[in-house]
Parts: sequence; C-alpha cells; structure tokens
Amino acid sequence: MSSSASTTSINVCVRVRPLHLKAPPPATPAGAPLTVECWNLSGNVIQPNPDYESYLYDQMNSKNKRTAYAFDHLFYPNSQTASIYNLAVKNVVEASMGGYHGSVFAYGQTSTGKTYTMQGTGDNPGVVPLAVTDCFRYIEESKDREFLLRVSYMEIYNEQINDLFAPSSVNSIRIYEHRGKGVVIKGMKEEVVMSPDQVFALVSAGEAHRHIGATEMNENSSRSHTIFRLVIESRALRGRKNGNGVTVSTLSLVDLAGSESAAQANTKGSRRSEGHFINKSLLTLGHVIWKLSEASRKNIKVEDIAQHIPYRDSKLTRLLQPSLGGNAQISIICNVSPEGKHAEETHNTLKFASRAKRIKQQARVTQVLDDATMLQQYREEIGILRTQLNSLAVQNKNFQEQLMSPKGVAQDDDEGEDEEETQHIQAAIRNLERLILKSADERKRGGSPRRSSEHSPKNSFFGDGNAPGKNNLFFKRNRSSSLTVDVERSSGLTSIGDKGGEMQSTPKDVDMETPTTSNRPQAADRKRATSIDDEMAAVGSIYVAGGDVDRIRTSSVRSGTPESSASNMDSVSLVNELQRVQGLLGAVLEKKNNRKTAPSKIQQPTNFTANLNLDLNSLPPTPGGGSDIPTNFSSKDEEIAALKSSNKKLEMEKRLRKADAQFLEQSLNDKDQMLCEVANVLDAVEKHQESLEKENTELAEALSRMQSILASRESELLRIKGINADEEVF
Ligand SMILES: Nc1ncnc2c1ncn2[C@@H]1O[C@H](COP(=O)(O)OP(=O)(O)OP(=O)(O)O)[C@@H](O)[C@H]1O
Repeated sequence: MSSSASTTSINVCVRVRPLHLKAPPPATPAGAPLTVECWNLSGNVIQPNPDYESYLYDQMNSKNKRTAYAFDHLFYPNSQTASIYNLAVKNVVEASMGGYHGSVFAYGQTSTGKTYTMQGTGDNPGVVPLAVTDCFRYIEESKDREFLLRVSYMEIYNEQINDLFAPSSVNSIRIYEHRGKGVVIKGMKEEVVMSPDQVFALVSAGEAHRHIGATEMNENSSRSHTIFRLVIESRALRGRKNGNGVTVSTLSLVDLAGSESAAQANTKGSRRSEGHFINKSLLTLGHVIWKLSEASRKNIKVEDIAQHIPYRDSKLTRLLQPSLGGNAQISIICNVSPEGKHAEETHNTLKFASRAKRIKQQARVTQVLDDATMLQQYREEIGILRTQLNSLAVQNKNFQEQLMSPKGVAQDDDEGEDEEETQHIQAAIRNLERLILKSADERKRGGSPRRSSEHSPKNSFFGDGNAPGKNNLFFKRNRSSSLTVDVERSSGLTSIGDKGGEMQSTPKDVDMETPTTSNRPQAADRKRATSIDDEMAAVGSIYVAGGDVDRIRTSSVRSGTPESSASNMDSVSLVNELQRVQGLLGAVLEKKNNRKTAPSKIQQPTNFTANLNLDLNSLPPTPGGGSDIPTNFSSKDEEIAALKSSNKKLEMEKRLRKADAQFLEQSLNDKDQMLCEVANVLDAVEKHQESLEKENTELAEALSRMQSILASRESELLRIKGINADEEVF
C-alpha cells in the first residue's frame, strides 16, 4: 500500500434559498448586492440588512450577534444547482476519481433546500445525479485507466443505521472501530454499477425506503441523514504508467436531516422524537467540527487529539469520522433561509460553516499493490476463465481429430453439452468484462464487449434514462414501483426489482445466455465472499468513508434457468457462478481425457453399481467436484447406464456438499457473531478506558487544585508566623 498527502481546507459554501418559492428574486447584475428580506448578499459575504438589524437581533440569541460572514462561495436564491456543483463540488468528485477520498455534505435548518440541493429535480438535477454522471464521464475520458465502481446507500434514522439497498437488514448492520481498519460498517450492501442509469435506478429504489415525514415547515421533511457512497477502484491499463497498483477511494454524498425547533416545526409524537435525534446528532456534529477547527487553529494534528473528539457521541459522527478525521477532500454546502423569523437558525448555520472553514485536511491518494481489490480479483478470474476456454478449445480440437480418425470413438450427446459449456464460459467472461469500465476508445482497442446502450462513443455510459418530471424530485420515492434496469439496454446489467422491500430480479429479465446461479450463496461462495470481505476490510482501513462491507454485490450477470429466475445475481453469486463453470469445465475435460485414454477395442464391462454402492470418500477428486467417469464399455447402452449412475453419484455428492455448505455457513455466521461480540467488548473496554482517563484527568485537576490551596495556605501560615515573630520582636 502506498500513499502521498496534500494539505487542503474544507471548501465551504452557503446557499440561500428563495424567500417565496413561486417567484425567486430576479437575477441581479454580477457583483451587485442583493437584499432578501433581512439579509444582504454581496459577493461572497452575507450580513444582516441594516434596516432589519434590530428585528434580527431580537430573534437571535445574544451570542450570535456577529455582523458579516464570508465564504468560499455564496449562492443567491436564483442560483442553479449545476453552478453550485461546478464551483463547489466538481473538484471533489474529480479528486475522488483520481484516488482521493471525497465527501460532500448538505447542512442546514429544516426546509432550507438540502434535499433539493443533493437530489434536485428533473429540470434542476442535484449534486448526486450530477456527480454520478461526472464520474462516468471521467471514465469515458480516461484513456489510460480502467475502473470498477460500487455504490451503497444508507440512512441514519433515530440513531440506527439502515441499508437502503437492503431494508430488511435493519438489525444486521453494525459499526465499530477496528484498530487497524478504522471505522468498520458490517453488513452494508454494495452494488457494482456500470452506468448512471443503473445508479439512479438503485438510488430511486433506496429512496422508497428512506424515512420522510410531513412537518409544519416541510411537507417532505427528511427524518434521517442519508449517505450515498461510491467506492472507486482504478488502475493504469497494462503496459502504461506506474505499474499495476489499484487505487481505491470513496466519494460520500451526505444529505443531512435538518435541525428544527419543535415549536416552529410543530412536531408531536414520533416526529418530535425524530427531531430530538436529529438535533442531538447535529449538535454532536457541530461539537466535532468545533473541536477540529480549534485543533487546526492551534496547529495540532487531528490524529494526536482523536480520542478527545466526540465522534462516538452519535452514529452520524461515527460514520463520518474517517472523512472528518483528516484524509479527505471535503465540500460543505450550508443551506439557509433568508426569512427573519429563522435568523437564529441561519446564524447557527453560518457559525457552523465558518468553523468548518478553518479545518485543515491531509488528503492522500492510496494505492493497493496486492490483490485485495475487486478489480484485481475480477481480472484474475477473467484470466483463469480464458485459460480454461483455451484448453477446452484444444480438447475439442483433439476430440474432433479422434472422431475423424479410422479408430474414432462414437459421438454422443456431450458434444452439445461442450458447446453449452463454452458458451457459459464466454458469457461469464463477457459479464466480468462488463463490470470493468473503460473509455470507449479503450474498449474498441481491447475488443471488450460493446455496451448495448452505446449509441455513440461520446455517450456510451449514458442510456436514455427514465427522466423524472421537471419539478419532481430526481429520484422517485415510489415504494410500489417495480424497478427494472434492463440488462442489454443499460450496459449489460441485471434487473433489480423492488418488491415488498426486497430487491429481486424479475422473471422477464431472465436471459438464457448466461449460466445458472442461486441467489443464496452456498458455503464455498460464502467462504469466498468472506475472504473478499476480509480483503476489502484490509482496503477498508484506507477508506475515508470508513470500513468494509459485509456483502459485496454485483448486478452484472443474469441467470439462465428457472431455478435462478427469481434471484438477483450478486458478486457472491458471481463467484459461485465462476466456480460452477470451472467445475463443469473440469468434469468435461475429465470426460474427454478418459475418452482419449479409452481403448477402442471392446473390453469386459465393469461393475459400476458396485462402485456406486457407495464410498464417496474414495472418489478421486476432479476439478469440478465430480466423480470419475468409467471408461470400459461393452456397449453404447452400458456407457449410457454408466454415465447415468455416475450422474446419480454426482447428485449424491452434491447433496453431501450442500450439507457441508450449510455447516460452513453456520460456522461463518457464528464467527461473524463472535466478531461482533468481540467488537462490542472492545468498544466497552475503550469506553471504560476513556472514562478512566477522564477520571484521571479530573483527579489530576483536583490534585493540582488541592496543591495550590495547600501552597496558598502554607504561604498564609508563613505570613502569619512572620507577623507573630514581628510582634514578638516588638
Ligand atoms: N433553491 C431552491 N429553489 C427552489 N425550491 C427550493 C429551493 N430550496 C428548497 N426548495 C423547495 O423547498 C422545499 C423544502 O426543500 P427540501 O426538502 O430540499 O429541504 P430540506 O432542507 O431537505 O428539508 P429537511 O431537512 O426537512 O428534509 C421543497 O419543496 C423544495 O423543492
């Protein structure tokens, strides 16, 4: 692993929402000040309108009476989100694609336009769609790198983390701090993505599970903080610069819930308790930002005081710890209302913004040189499959030659099977290749599978999309809609259905071209997936947005038999699929070898039934996990019978393996649980240590207080003694 660091400040901008949404103020000539009710906006400075000062100050807490605030950018009510994106976010997105961790936050009072800014509408797309589109554009223009992108989408609701891609996994997500890996989120799903449309479809599906509620101040108020996270793996193409280390970075786009006063939002019951959780976590965020800004002001390294920063006081700060903790490029968009009655909240937001501005970050590009990345693993899998394809071709050729020779063996139905296997392997290679993203030029050069949405080279990742209505939120929040991303239209993806809270593929998307898989990973796959998790966890230590994921899913390969028609292929299944294909291939090759070595003259039949009665442990291992195929036949019928019983034997073996698989899965679950328990114990120990340290500090302070009291008493005593002595003298 290698890295290089550069010091940056957090980019902070303020967006002032329109006073009256129906008629935003007219555009002013460039540079001219604008007065919106109680505030004057001029250049990058926002300050109270002098005519309203006393009214404003009446609304405010006395400590807040500062007159003017200046920021990197100030966006007026008539600004478009696209210009905010270009000036305040684009550079963070590009840095992420270049290998730095990046985070963008929307912060502010309820109803000031955070979701409007992050998500946007059909005619004014927000930061998330603009950033996603830019990422794919970046890939399209990167002639010398290949990429693998994965997304996850989560919310923090009432201090609980929910996976918006897997809403049923509510209680399985855990967050803990690992000594080597940093903050780790266990149980979060990630989707490998290949086009902006696919990301939008996934986020829309996730939106349906987000907690939204009506309050007096916002009829669609976000009751949770949401974090959209993109993990970017990239590597220089072979034969080009800097070897083949994989760069891993993350881009986190965070739509924070808005602070609210219960009185103004007029909340009751669950809305009120949601508001309480929101305010508490935002308060902690404010506290963390204040401590970090103080550290930067005093030139203290964040690592040196990390244990004194209250990240642990809320799930939000815990999740954001890797971003805030130093290694990220950050942009904060602070949304404010210009209304006088919100002056107090506006001031609080401006204060938060100016503190954040002081924080210094040390962002690093990190390269991973071993194979602990999915990109590297996919490349290796492709290599293995290609080798197997070649040897299958050679075997086929030899077999054909044997058939043509005068002593040729009889042809059987296996020819069709072989063809099928070849097609399966080719499909698996194609599907893996599709997951690895390259520029159109590079795809043409390398002969990679053409994306079916590739209307023109310029637009190859960008399908027709399913454009939202002009003023509708960009991501539809429609719980009942069945969400479909067409595989062939949209860059070869599988379909993601949204039914009853679970993401599933729909039967109509089944493609007979690609091999079968089952959605539920078998033990071998689980084992493999766990090793990927472990490897990703190792990478996770360098993730700014923190940690690893429990399952890594891809949406890349479509299943091909009724057994799998209801299943959604994920990367675990992909591994499963690869192993299955390798297994089948092994069995086919084995059969071929046996045929090759079979003598052409007729031999005595072998008692296969006896062989099959049945010591499975004595089976010779074959690459596909199959049993040995008998070779001595008295007749064609016997050969068929032998193959049939061999099939039965394989069936039996499969069942045994399934039992093994279940056992292994159970063990893995136990191990997972144990790990979580250990993490919790560690957590408790760390907390205890913290409280001991706190006690120690308090004791030390008390001791020094006592010592100073003692010292003053002693000097008092000396003084009294001196007076007494003087009196005696006189
Ligand atoms: N700059 C803007 N231009 C036009 N409409 C806006 C703007 N900002 C916000 N709005 C509108 O104001 C309303 C509230 O905005 P939004 O839901 O984005 O606020 P929020 O800050 O996310 O609130 P909460 O914290 O309660 O979720 C929405 O109807 C939104 O369309």
